[in-house]
Amino acid sequence: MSADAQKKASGEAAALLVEPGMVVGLGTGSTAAWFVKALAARKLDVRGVPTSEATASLARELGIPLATLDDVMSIDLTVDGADEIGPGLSLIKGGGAALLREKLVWEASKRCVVIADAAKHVKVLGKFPLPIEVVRFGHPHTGRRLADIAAEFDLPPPRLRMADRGIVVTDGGNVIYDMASGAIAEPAALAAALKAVTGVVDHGLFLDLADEALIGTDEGVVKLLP
Ligand SMILES: O=C(CO)[C@H](O)[C@H](O)COP(=O)(O)O
Repeated sequence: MSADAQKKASGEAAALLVEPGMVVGLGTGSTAAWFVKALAARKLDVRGVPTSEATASLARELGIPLATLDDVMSIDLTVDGADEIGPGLSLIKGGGAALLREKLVWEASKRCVVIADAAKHVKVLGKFPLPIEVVRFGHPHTGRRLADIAAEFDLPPPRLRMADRGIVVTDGGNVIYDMASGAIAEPAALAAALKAVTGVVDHGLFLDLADEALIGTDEGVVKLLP
């Protein structure tokens, strides 16, 4: 089964968790897009809180009524993809540059379900470079502070994320530095060190946030708990 078919299966399985009347956090990325499509197909009376402009426009196109995070007191269920799923459902997210809105929506949610293809499930986090969202003002200085932190963790300096048209700018107007590592030995310590840097808005380590993972595999969708 292709990775895309596994993503689709996990998205469709997650859509079955949604009940009428729920406020649902809508993740970002290709796997989350399968969830949004499957949710729209169920035609339930729900409201979606999108984690990016891209997801908002997909949900709008498919007729899912939307709310912003400001409009709701809490979110019943959020379903979102990940770049890596490690031990205890620790995650790396932010490959799609949406980590800040994603984390805000996740933290406002009663239940968070991560969906992915089988290749995302890893023994140790870090093969996928860790995205760090940084305020644009003075970001080269913040980038140097991040390089100092990387050195403390024996990691190479993070790199500013670029696209064909120049620097990648997030929906919140910030930039992204990607910290390649190979393996993150102490995710909690790294998370705390990154958060302490002025100019860092947040990072893609989602620790103790996922309640459940639904992973598409060749043998079907497998449910994992932390
Ligand atoms: O964190 C994310 C966006 O910021 C995505 O969930 C992550 O990049 C996974 O994307 P995909 O489902 O396309 O593999």
